[in-house]
Amino acid sequence: MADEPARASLIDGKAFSQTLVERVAAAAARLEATHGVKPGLAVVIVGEDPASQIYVRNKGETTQKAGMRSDTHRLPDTTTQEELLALIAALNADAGIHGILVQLPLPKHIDSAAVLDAIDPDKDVDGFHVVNVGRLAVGLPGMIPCTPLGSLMMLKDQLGDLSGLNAVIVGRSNIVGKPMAQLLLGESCTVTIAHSRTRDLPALCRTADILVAAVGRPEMIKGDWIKPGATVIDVGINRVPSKDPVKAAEGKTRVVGDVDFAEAVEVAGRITPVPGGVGPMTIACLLANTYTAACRSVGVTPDDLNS
Ligand SMILES: Nc1nc(=O)c2c([nH]1)NC[C@@H]1CN(c3ccc(C(=O)N[C@@H](CCC(=O)O)C(=O)O)cc3)C=[N+]21
Repeated sequence: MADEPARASLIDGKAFSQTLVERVAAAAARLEATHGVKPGLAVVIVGEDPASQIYVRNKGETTQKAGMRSDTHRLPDTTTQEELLALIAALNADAGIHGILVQLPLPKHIDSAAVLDAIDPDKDVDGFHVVNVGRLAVGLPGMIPCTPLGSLMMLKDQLGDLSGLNAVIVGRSNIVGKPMAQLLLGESCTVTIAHSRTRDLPALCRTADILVAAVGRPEMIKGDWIKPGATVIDVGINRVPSKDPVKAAEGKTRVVGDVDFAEAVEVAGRITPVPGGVGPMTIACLLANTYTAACRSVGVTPDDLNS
């Protein structure tokens, strides 16, 4: 009988995230018992984008499940920049709020950079403030963006020591690609960031022991771009028409990643599914960051959430 190449094992982000949320919940309960501080997260959403509304609801529900305070501020898309900045100033000054997340993207009439800049860096649980970007770059403690942090946790859980591995990150965004590169560099990987101008992207991807796909283009990364046995982290969450033409005509959608999963699973050693991979880890890390921010606000060293 001919040897079939083994199919990749799935990295179960959903199960991992549940474990992490339980650890955050236990740690938050200890913090409240010892210091009387209940971690509080404020999520601000401007406008009515249906996908954003779903994510915001998930964040709120998970936060409350973890025994933490969750406030959601839903603002109309007519909100002015001044009004949004005034809310952020109030949240910065609110001692019961340790984490502030302003859902992106913001309506076009609002300057996102100015809004992110207004968030107290110590409450910036997204890790998007330039102060946190700088802290990550120079290796100081700060807030680490949730999606790269969750991706790194899964990689370390799967592979252990990452040092010396070739990591290729496809996508150079401020929210995923660049901070992911910093984190993997910190783990002593050899890191390459690829983007739309990269020459011979498939050949570059084939050099990767760790391939992180964060471009936002449905199923762009094909099976023959992947080194056999590589670990693939698919950050993409793309809504595409349902496979069933009748359902597609009714406007039904399905969610796919940036990786062609059906092809990749035949080549990779390990791969995150979409849904059920990076997405749930992003939310779990948001809670972890909120807990960490609450600890630091009272000068307490956060408990290790890795065990
Ligand atoms: N300031 C800011 N911070 C964010 O972290 C942020 C943001 N803005 N804007 C929108 C994106 C999107 N995002 C997701 C988080 C979790 C899932 C998630 O849990 N997804 C599930 C379900 C996917 C589905 O079925 O739709 C999964 O992948 O299994 C998805 C998307 C955070 N974002």
